[in-house]
Amino acid sequence: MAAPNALLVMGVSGSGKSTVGALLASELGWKFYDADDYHPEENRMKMQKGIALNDKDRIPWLCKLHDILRRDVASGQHVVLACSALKRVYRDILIQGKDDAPLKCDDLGKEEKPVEVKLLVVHLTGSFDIISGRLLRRKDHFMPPELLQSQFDTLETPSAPENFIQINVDKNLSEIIATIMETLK
Ligand SMILES: Nc1ncnc2c1ncn2[C@@H]1O[C@H](COP(=O)(O)OP(=O)(O)O)[C@@H](O)[C@H]1O
Ligand SMILES: O=C(O)[C@H](O)[C@@H](O)[C@H](O)[C@H](O)COP(=O)(O)O
Repeated sequence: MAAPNALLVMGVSGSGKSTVGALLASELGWKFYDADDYHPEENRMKMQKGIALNDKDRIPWLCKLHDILRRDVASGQHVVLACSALKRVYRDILIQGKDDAPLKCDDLGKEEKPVEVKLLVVHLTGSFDIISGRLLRRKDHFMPPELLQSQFDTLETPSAPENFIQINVDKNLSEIIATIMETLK
C-alpha cells in the first residue's frame, strides 16, 4: 500500500488508544481525533449504565468518523484516529463509509477527484489482566471496567488483507511509539 494518510489506533477499552494516539499525532505533526468525543449522548449513557453498544449504536458514529477522515484527507491533512473499531466491518466503514441506505456517510457532496483513506491500522493488543488492571486504575472516565469482557468478545483481530500492525501493550509508551514510527519509515 502507498504511504498511509491516516492511522487508526484501535483496541479494546483501556488498551491505550487515546494515550498512544495523542502521542503519535504529536510526534508526527498529524491531526488527532479521539472517537470517544464523537459518541452521541445515548451511546455514552448506555455504556455508563454498563450496557455494551451494538452495531446499530456504532454504525452512525463510525460513519461520522469516516466523513471526518475523508474530509481531512481530501484537504491534504494527515490524521491519527483513536477508535475501538473492534470489528472488521467497522474498520471497513472507517475506510470506505457505508453506502447503503438508510445510513449515509456522504454528507459532503461530490468531490472533484476520488478521495482514498489509506489507513494503517495499529492494533494495541494485550491480556485481559493487564488491560483490566489499567482500567481499574483509570479515573474520571465514563466507561465501566465491567464492560471489558464484552469488548474482548466483540473484538475481531485485524487480518490480511487489512494493512495493520499489532503491538503488545505490555511495552512502555516510548517503545510503542518507536515501533509505529519505524513502520512508517
Ligand atoms: N503502554 C502503556 N503502559 C502503561 N500504561 C499505559 C500504557 N498505555 C496506556 N496506559 C494507561 O492505561 C490507561 C488506559 O489508557 P487509555 O489511553 O485511556 O486507553 P483507551 O483509550 O484504549 O481506553 C490510562 O490510564 C493510560 O495512562
Ligand atoms: O465501540 C465501543 O464499544 C466503544 O467505542 C468502546 O469500545 C470504547 O472503548 C468506549 O468508547 C470507551 O472508551 P475507551 O476506549 O477510551 O475506554
